[in-house]
Amino acid sequence: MLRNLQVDHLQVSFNGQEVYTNLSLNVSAGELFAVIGPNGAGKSTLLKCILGLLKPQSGSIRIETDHKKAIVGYVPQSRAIDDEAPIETKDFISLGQCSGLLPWLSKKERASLQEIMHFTDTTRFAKKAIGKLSGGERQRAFLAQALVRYPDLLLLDESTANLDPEAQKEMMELVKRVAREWNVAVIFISHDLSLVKEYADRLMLIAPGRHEISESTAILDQPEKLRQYYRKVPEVDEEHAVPLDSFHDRPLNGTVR
Ligand SMILES: Nc1ncnc2c1ncn2[C@@H]1O[C@H](COP(=O)(O)OP(=O)(O)OP(=O)(O)O)[C@@H](O)[C@H]1O
Repeated sequence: MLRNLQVDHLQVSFNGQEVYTNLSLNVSAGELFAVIGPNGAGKSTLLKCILGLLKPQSGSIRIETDHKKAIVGYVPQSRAIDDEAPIETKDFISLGQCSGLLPWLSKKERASLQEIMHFTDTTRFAKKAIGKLSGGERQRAFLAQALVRYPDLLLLDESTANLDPEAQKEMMELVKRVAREWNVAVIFISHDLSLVKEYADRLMLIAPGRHEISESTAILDQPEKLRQYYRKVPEVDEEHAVPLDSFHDRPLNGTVR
Protein backbone atom coordinates (compact mmCIF):
# COMPACT_ATOMS: atom_id res chain seq x y z
CA MET A 1 0.00 0.00 0.00
CA LEU A 2 1.07 3.55 -0.72
CA ARG A 3 2.13 5.56 2.30
CA ASN A 4 2.67 8.80 0.49
CA LEU A 5 3.48 10.38 -2.85
CA GLN A 6 5.66 13.38 -2.25
CA VAL A 7 6.59 15.77 -5.06
CA ASP A 8 9.01 18.47 -3.94
CA HIS A 9 10.15 21.64 -5.69
CA LEU A 10 9.76 20.30 -9.20
CA GLN A 11 11.30 22.40 -11.92
CA VAL A 12 10.64 21.50 -15.56
CA SER A 13 11.40 23.43 -18.71
CA PHE A 14 11.49 22.59 -22.41
CA ASN A 15 13.98 24.44 -24.61
CA GLY A 16 14.43 27.10 -21.95
CA GLN A 17 10.66 27.58 -21.56
CA GLU A 18 9.61 27.02 -17.93
CA VAL A 19 6.60 24.78 -17.33
CA TYR A 20 7.01 25.04 -13.55
CA THR A 21 9.72 26.44 -11.35
CA ASN A 22 8.70 25.12 -7.93
CA LEU A 23 5.84 22.65 -7.83
CA SER A 24 5.21 20.59 -4.70
CA LEU A 25 2.34 18.33 -3.71
CA ASN A 26 1.59 15.24 -1.73
CA VAL A 27 -1.09 12.62 -2.22
CA SER A 28 -2.08 9.92 0.27
CA ALA A 29 -3.54 6.44 0.00
CA GLY A 30 -7.26 6.37 -0.72
CA GLU A 31 -7.33 9.92 -2.00
CA LEU A 32 -8.74 11.20 -5.32
CA PHE A 33 -6.61 14.16 -6.33
CA ALA A 34 -7.54 16.14 -9.46
CA VAL A 35 -5.26 18.26 -11.62
CA ILE A 36 -7.08 20.91 -13.62
CA GLY A 37 -6.10 23.83 -15.78
CA PRO A 38 -6.08 25.05 -19.38
CA ASN A 39 -4.30 23.40 -22.32
CA GLY A 40 -0.53 23.55 -22.13
CA ALA A 41 -0.48 24.23 -18.37
CA GLY A 42 1.74 21.25 -17.56
CA LYS A 43 -0.75 18.66 -16.31
CA SER A 44 0.47 15.72 -18.43
CA THR A 45 4.06 16.78 -17.80
CA LEU A 46 3.48 16.22 -14.09
CA LEU A 47 2.20 12.68 -14.71
CA LYS A 48 5.14 11.96 -16.99
CA CYS A 49 7.53 13.05 -14.23
CA ILE A 50 5.77 10.80 -11.69
CA LEU A 51 5.88 7.88 -14.15
CA GLY A 52 9.61 8.48 -14.58
CA LEU A 53 9.22 9.16 -18.31
CA LEU A 54 10.52 12.68 -17.95
CA LYS A 55 13.40 13.86 -15.80
CA PRO A 56 12.79 17.22 -14.13
CA GLN A 57 15.62 19.77 -14.13
CA SER A 58 15.43 19.74 -10.35
CA GLY A 59 13.22 18.59 -7.50
CA SER A 60 12.31 15.14 -6.26
CA ILE A 61 9.49 12.61 -6.46
CA ARG A 62 9.17 9.98 -3.76
CA ILE A 63 6.61 7.19 -3.89
CA GLU A 64 6.69 5.56 -0.45
CA THR A 65 4.99 2.18 -0.09
CA ASP A 66 4.95 -0.54 2.54
CA HIS A 67 6.66 -2.90 0.11
CA LYS A 68 9.84 -2.71 -1.92
CA LYS A 69 8.89 -1.19 -5.25
CA ALA A 70 5.92 1.05 -6.00
CA ILE A 71 3.49 -0.09 -8.68
CA VAL A 72 2.02 2.73 -10.74
CA GLY A 73 -0.96 2.24 -13.07
CA TYR A 74 -1.58 4.65 -15.92
CA VAL A 75 -4.68 5.19 -18.07
CA PRO A 76 -4.31 7.49 -21.10
CA GLN A 77 -7.00 9.60 -22.74
CA SER A 78 -7.36 7.33 -25.74
CA ARG A 79 -4.71 5.53 -27.66
CA ALA A 80 -4.98 4.81 -31.35
CA ILE A 81 -5.26 1.09 -31.86
CA ASP A 82 -5.32 -0.47 -35.28
CA ASP A 83 -8.87 -1.68 -35.99
CA GLU A 84 -7.38 -4.89 -37.31
CA ALA A 85 -4.97 -5.49 -34.38
CA PRO A 86 -5.20 -9.25 -33.85
CA ILE A 87 -5.33 -9.14 -30.07
CA GLU A 88 -8.28 -10.09 -27.94
CA THR A 89 -9.30 -7.84 -25.07
CA LYS A 90 -8.34 -10.38 -22.40
CA ASP A 91 -4.81 -10.60 -23.86
CA PHE A 92 -4.59 -6.83 -24.05
CA ILE A 93 -5.51 -6.52 -20.36
CA SER A 94 -3.15 -9.36 -19.51
CA LEU A 95 -0.26 -7.32 -20.95
CA GLY A 96 -0.44 -5.23 -17.76
CA GLN A 97 0.86 -8.27 -15.84
CA CYS A 98 4.57 -8.87 -15.31
CA SER A 99 4.43 -12.10 -17.30
CA GLY A 100 2.58 -10.50 -20.23
CA LEU A 101 0.35 -12.66 -22.38
CA LEU A 102 -2.12 -15.12 -20.91
CA PRO A 103 -0.29 -18.41 -21.60
CA TRP A 104 2.65 -17.26 -19.48
CA LEU A 105 0.71 -16.01 -16.48
CA SER A 106 1.21 -17.63 -13.09
CA LYS A 107 -1.82 -19.00 -11.25
CA LYS A 108 -1.90 -15.88 -9.07
CA GLU A 109 -1.68 -13.57 -12.06
CA ARG A 110 -4.53 -15.43 -13.77
CA ALA A 111 -6.66 -15.09 -10.67
CA SER A 112 -6.05 -11.35 -10.46
CA LEU A 113 -6.74 -10.97 -14.20
CA GLN A 114 -10.06 -12.72 -13.70
CA GLU A 115 -10.92 -10.59 -10.70
CA ILE A 116 -10.05 -7.31 -12.40
CA MET A 117 -11.94 -8.23 -15.57
CA HIS A 118 -14.98 -9.01 -13.48
CA PHE A 119 -14.61 -5.79 -11.51
CA THR A 120 -14.23 -3.62 -14.61
CA ASP A 121 -16.99 -5.54 -16.44
CA THR A 122 -14.67 -6.34 -19.32
CA THR A 123 -15.37 -10.09 -19.17
CA ARG A 124 -18.37 -9.65 -21.47
CA PHE A 125 -16.09 -8.61 -24.34
CA ALA A 126 -13.04 -10.64 -23.34
CA LYS A 127 -12.82 -12.37 -26.71
CA LYS A 128 -13.52 -9.33 -28.84
CA ALA A 129 -10.56 -7.83 -30.71
CA ILE A 130 -9.30 -4.72 -28.90
CA GLY A 131 -9.52 -2.67 -32.11
CA LYS A 132 -13.22 -3.43 -32.44
CA LEU A 133 -14.24 -2.10 -29.03
CA SER A 134 -16.27 1.07 -28.60
CA GLY A 135 -14.57 4.08 -26.98
CA GLY A 136 -16.15 3.33 -23.60
CA GLU A 137 -15.25 -0.38 -23.74
CA ARG A 138 -11.70 0.48 -24.74
CA GLN A 139 -11.24 2.84 -21.80
CA ARG A 140 -12.46 0.10 -19.48
CA ALA A 141 -9.88 -2.24 -21.02
CA PHE A 142 -7.16 0.37 -20.42
CA LEU A 143 -8.32 0.77 -16.82
CA ALA A 144 -8.31 -3.01 -16.35
CA GLN A 145 -4.79 -3.21 -17.78
CA ALA A 146 -3.66 -0.52 -15.32
CA LEU A 147 -5.24 -2.41 -12.41
CA VAL A 148 -4.11 -6.01 -12.97
CA ARG A 149 -1.02 -5.58 -10.82
CA TYR A 150 -2.97 -3.81 -8.07
CA PRO A 151 -1.15 -0.47 -8.27
CA ASP A 152 -0.29 1.70 -5.27
CA LEU A 153 -0.87 4.78 -7.35
CA LEU A 154 -3.22 5.21 -10.31
CA LEU A 155 -2.74 8.05 -12.80
CA LEU A 156 -5.47 9.03 -15.25
CA ASP A 157 -4.72 11.52 -18.00
CA GLU A 158 -8.09 12.74 -19.30
CA SER A 159 -9.13 9.10 -19.35
CA THR A 160 -12.84 9.88 -19.54
CA ALA A 161 -12.58 12.76 -22.02
CA ASN A 162 -14.15 10.99 -24.99
CA LEU A 163 -16.89 9.19 -23.10
CA ASP A 164 -20.57 10.06 -22.83
CA PRO A 165 -21.72 11.32 -19.39
CA GLU A 166 -22.97 7.94 -18.25
CA ALA A 167 -19.80 6.12 -19.31
CA GLN A 168 -17.70 8.86 -17.66
CA LYS A 169 -19.53 8.36 -14.44
CA GLU A 170 -19.31 4.58 -14.58
CA MET A 171 -15.55 4.85 -15.07
CA MET A 172 -15.15 7.35 -12.23
CA GLU A 173 -17.27 5.16 -9.91
CA LEU A 174 -14.87 2.30 -10.58
CA VAL A 175 -11.89 4.55 -9.94
CA LYS A 176 -13.43 5.80 -6.71
CA ARG A 177 -13.96 2.24 -5.50
CA VAL A 178 -10.35 1.43 -6.32
CA ALA A 179 -9.26 4.42 -4.23
CA ARG A 180 -11.53 3.78 -1.28
CA GLU A 181 -11.61 -0.02 -1.14
CA TRP A 182 -7.94 -0.71 -1.96
CA ASN A 183 -6.53 2.48 -0.49
CA VAL A 184 -4.98 3.38 -3.83
CA ALA A 185 -3.95 7.00 -4.38
CA VAL A 186 -5.46 8.41 -7.57
CA ILE A 187 -4.37 11.46 -9.52
CA PHE A 188 -6.69 12.34 -12.37
CA ILE A 189 -6.49 15.09 -14.96
CA SER A 190 -9.76 16.39 -16.31
CA HIS A 191 -11.20 19.36 -18.15
CA ASP A 192 -14.66 18.38 -16.90
CA LEU A 193 -15.05 20.47 -13.75
CA SER A 194 -18.43 18.89 -12.95
CA LEU A 195 -16.77 15.51 -12.80
CA VAL A 196 -13.95 16.95 -10.70
CA LYS A 197 -16.42 18.51 -8.32
CA GLU A 198 -18.19 15.23 -7.92
CA TYR A 199 -15.16 12.99 -7.43
CA ALA A 200 -12.10 14.90 -6.24
CA ASP A 201 -11.16 15.15 -2.58
CA ARG A 202 -8.54 17.82 -3.27
CA LEU A 203 -7.23 19.41 -6.42
CA MET A 204 -4.45 21.38 -7.98
CA LEU A 205 -5.17 24.30 -10.29
CA ILE A 206 -2.42 24.92 -12.74
CA ALA A 207 -1.76 27.47 -15.50
CA PRO A 208 1.49 28.56 -17.13
CA GLY A 209 3.53 30.25 -14.41
CA ARG A 210 1.20 29.56 -11.49
CA HIS A 211 -0.41 26.78 -9.52
CA GLU A 212 -2.15 26.24 -6.21
CA ILE A 213 -3.53 23.33 -4.26
CA SER A 214 -7.03 23.49 -2.88
CA GLU A 215 -8.02 21.33 0.07
CA SER A 216 -11.57 21.03 -1.23
CA THR A 217 -13.54 21.35 -4.46
CA ALA A 218 -15.36 24.43 -3.10
CA ILE A 219 -12.87 26.48 -5.10
CA LEU A 220 -14.77 25.38 -8.24
CA ASP A 221 -17.67 27.58 -7.10
CA GLN A 222 -15.46 30.66 -7.20
CA PRO A 223 -15.48 31.99 -10.79
CA GLU A 224 -13.11 34.83 -9.85
CA LYS A 225 -10.56 32.24 -8.68
CA LEU A 226 -11.00 30.10 -11.80
CA ARG A 227 -10.55 33.18 -13.99
CA GLN A 228 -6.99 33.45 -12.65
CA TYR A 229 -6.31 30.15 -14.40
CA TYR A 230 -8.69 29.92 -17.36
CA ARG A 231 -9.26 32.55 -20.04
CA LYS A 232 -12.76 31.14 -20.43
CA VAL A 233 -14.00 29.47 -17.26
CA PRO A 234 -15.48 26.01 -17.95
CA GLU A 235 -18.96 25.43 -16.60
CA VAL A 236 -19.57 23.38 -13.50
CA ASP A 237 -22.85 21.63 -14.10
CA GLU A 238 -24.64 20.57 -10.91
CA GLU A 239 -27.07 18.42 -12.91
CA HIS A 240 -24.26 16.30 -14.28
CA ALA A 241 -25.16 13.34 -12.07
CA VAL A 242 -26.42 10.20 -13.82
CA PRO A 243 -27.94 7.47 -11.62
CA LEU A 244 -25.93 4.29 -11.51
CA ASP A 245 -27.17 1.00 -10.16
CA SER A 246 -25.20 -1.76 -11.76
CA PHE A 247 -21.74 -0.78 -10.57
CA HIS A 248 -22.33 -0.83 -6.84
CA ASP A 249 -22.94 -4.51 -6.50
CA ARG A 250 -19.88 -5.81 -8.31
CA PRO A 251 -17.55 -7.31 -5.70
CA LEU A 252 -13.94 -6.26 -5.43
CA ASN A 253 -12.30 -8.58 -2.99
CA GLY A 254 -8.66 -7.94 -3.75
CA THR A 255 -8.18 -11.47 -2.42
CA VAL A 256 -5.29 -12.19 -4.74
CA ARG A 257 -3.44 -8.95 -4.08
N1 LIG B 1 8.53 16.86 -25.05
C1 LIG B 1 8.25 18.17 -25.09
N2 LIG B 1 9.05 19.02 -25.76
C2 LIG B 1 8.79 20.35 -25.81
N3 LIG B 1 7.75 20.92 -25.16
C3 LIG B 1 6.93 20.12 -24.46
C4 LIG B 1 7.13 18.70 -24.39
N4 LIG B 1 6.16 18.17 -23.63
C5 LIG B 1 5.38 19.20 -23.25
N5 LIG B 1 5.83 20.36 -23.74
C6 LIG B 1 5.26 21.70 -23.51
O1 LIG B 1 5.06 21.85 -22.11
C7 LIG B 1 3.86 22.54 -21.85
C8 LIG B 1 2.97 21.70 -20.97
O2 LIG B 1 2.52 20.58 -21.72
P1 LIG B 1 1.51 19.49 -21.10
O3 LIG B 1 1.28 18.46 -22.15
O4 LIG B 1 2.02 19.04 -19.80
O5 LIG B 1 0.20 20.39 -20.91
P2 LIG B 1 -1.25 19.94 -20.44
O6 LIG B 1 -1.63 20.83 -19.31
O7 LIG B 1 -1.28 18.48 -20.18
O8 LIG B 1 -2.10 20.32 -21.72
P3 LIG B 1 -3.45 19.67 -22.36
O9 LIG B 1 -4.59 20.08 -21.47
O10 LIG B 1 -3.53 20.34 -23.70
O11 LIG B 1 -3.26 18.18 -22.47
C9 LIG B 1 3.24 22.87 -23.20
O12 LIG B 1 3.61 24.18 -23.55
C10 LIG B 1 3.88 21.87 -24.14
O13 LIG B 1 4.01 22.37 -25.45
